[in-house]
Amino acid sequence: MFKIQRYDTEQESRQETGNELLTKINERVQLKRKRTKRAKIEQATEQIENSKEKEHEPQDREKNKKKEKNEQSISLQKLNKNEQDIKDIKKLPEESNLQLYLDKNSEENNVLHAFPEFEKSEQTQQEIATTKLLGIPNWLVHPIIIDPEFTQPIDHFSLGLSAQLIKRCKTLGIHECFAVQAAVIPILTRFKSLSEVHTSPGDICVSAPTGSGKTLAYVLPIIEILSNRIVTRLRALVVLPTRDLVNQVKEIFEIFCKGTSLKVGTVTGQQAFIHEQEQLVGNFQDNLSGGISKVDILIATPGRLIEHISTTKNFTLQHLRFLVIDEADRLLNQSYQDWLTHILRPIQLGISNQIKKEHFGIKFDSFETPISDAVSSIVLENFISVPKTDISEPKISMIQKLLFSATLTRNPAKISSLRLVNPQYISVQIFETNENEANQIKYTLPSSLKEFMIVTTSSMKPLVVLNLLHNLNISSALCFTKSVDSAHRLSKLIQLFEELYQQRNNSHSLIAVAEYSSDLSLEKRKTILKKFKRGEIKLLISSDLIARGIDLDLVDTVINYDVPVYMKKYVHRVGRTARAGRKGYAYSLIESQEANHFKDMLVKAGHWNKIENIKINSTTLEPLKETYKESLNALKDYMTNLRSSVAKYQKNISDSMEIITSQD
Ligand SMILES: Nc1ncnc2c1ncn2[C@@H]1O[C@H](COP(=O)(O)OP(=O)(O)OP(=O)(O)O)[C@@H](O)[C@H]1O
Repeated sequence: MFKIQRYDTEQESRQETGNELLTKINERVQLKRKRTKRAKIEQATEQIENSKEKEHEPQDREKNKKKEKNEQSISLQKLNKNEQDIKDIKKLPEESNLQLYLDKNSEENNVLHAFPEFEKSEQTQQEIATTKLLGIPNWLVHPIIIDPEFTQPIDHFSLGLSAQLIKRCKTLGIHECFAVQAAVIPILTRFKSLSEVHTSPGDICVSAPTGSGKTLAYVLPIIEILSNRIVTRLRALVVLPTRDLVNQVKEIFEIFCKGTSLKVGTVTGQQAFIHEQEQLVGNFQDNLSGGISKVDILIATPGRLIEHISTTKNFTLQHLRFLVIDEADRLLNQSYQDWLTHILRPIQLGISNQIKKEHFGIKFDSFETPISDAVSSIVLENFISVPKTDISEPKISMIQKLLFSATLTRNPAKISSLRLVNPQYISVQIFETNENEANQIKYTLPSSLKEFMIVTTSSMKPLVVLNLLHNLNISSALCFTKSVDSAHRLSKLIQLFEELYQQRNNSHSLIAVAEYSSDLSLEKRKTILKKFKRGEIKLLISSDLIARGIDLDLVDTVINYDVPVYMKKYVHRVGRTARAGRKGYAYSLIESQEANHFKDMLVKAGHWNKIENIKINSTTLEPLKETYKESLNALKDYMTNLRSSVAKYQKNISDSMEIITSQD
């Protein structure tokens, strides 16, 4: 049994040894490439400026509005029948992401259609020496850079998707591939057949902004390749850090698997272990040769997965074709004891001679031949002397490891623990035209995101949140606090405020608020999310439970009630809005003593100039103040009652314990 530790996400950034130096080198290399493109970007910007001027004509403005609405409606969430247009927040300034624009019809982008090829820039001797010294592999210094604006029609031949899957995508409202999908899918669909991989397919590390469509970048090619399989075996394993994310990704796989015979399973610890074993292998009593699987695709949290690897009879990874590590930086952050080694050990065939047959759940008879044919060719090749002919090719490991993150680590030690084979690094990021910025940028955030900071005091923060809720056209917001307790207090306070405010102003419709925390049962959390998706809850207050990966397409605003201490956390939190090209707004409430740190963090990340410092107009606060005072008093009463009922409950328990002990 393995000990499962809670994540310490605060540690994420501490361990990035040599990262800053690498970033500088990396960005210098990229800058060299970009210089040649600058002329084109400037030209494109000029075109946009021209068209922007034209936009002032009312007719064109109307057209643009329609176009934007069309773009917004292209979203997978239509499947969930949440066809809800995101309303513009009229009171906020329009964004100007013009410099990011690349003319989609330009010659250059036509060349990028099939698969992007980029010239490798030269490094100085000093850069080469430094990267070697840090142990940073060359491929990590030379990412393939894809412009976030780049798209590809879903039926483009380069993607290699079958007519059936294309049809399914179109039915679900997917007509174009986003940049990350256009880059990753062709690499994965290159080897169509499951049995005839004669050269290592090569591993992939992908860094792309939040909401840029990383999930479909692996879901579509995995389904494409596995739908040709004849026998069900475990061929794709997706590892994710939380149960909520496992459930989300499972739903997506199931939606796109419809019409195929592929089976998708999950192991998260949500259900009894025995129930999961039933789902996974069916027979976990007998020792079956070569193992067995009831699912083609398994989505798992790491803790539960390693329990199955070590405990569930007949569970085998020998047929694995894809190992996906989503939210890779968080998973690589050594949060679980050595989980990666437990997964990698059984699949490192041909690399280590220490591996034993037992690792694969394989039984051999006395003649050293496998009892059944359910043993992969790579296992046969490694453990049995299969007679070779001049046409037989050496079988090599077919496993392709795919790492995805919006904030991918570049820590060489973490990367090397993955034992990647012929890796490629794909980075979806913008071309910075400003030289200084290009030298600093570390994280790419969605270009449709507008970020604001409000410097305030701790006691004013709830009032600022209420002000945002009441005075902006927010339709759906996520608010992040530093702890579960803080989320609980804030949600109770806002609920009390809303009730009192409604009593005072009869016309006011109550703003529905809910808390989303790990203290709630999974069922309760599901219900809350459903209500939030339906728009029945307008503000969801949470600690960092839903800061990563969760895809709620109607969120138009993120509020950092307690400001995050690390940039990665900031990127993931604000990335819950402005997804799939939609507009989004992020507000960070900064207490004055936090201001310096916050500024430093953003400056280091080259992000300081992206965030606008705004002040709350005191006249907008005035109408809320009286009710706010009352709700603070009501909260005090609520907390006092809560404490006394907890004390009573504890006393009852200890009294009962005393009675039981005295009876003994
Ligand atoms: N090609 C596409 N066309 C339209 N919508 C898409 C497409 N690809 C993805 N989407 C939608 O974009 C949204 C974001 O996708 P996804 O959740 O995969 O982002 P992500 O990059 O994994 O984000 P994060 O880093 O926050 O986890 C989803 O609602 C998804 O349905």
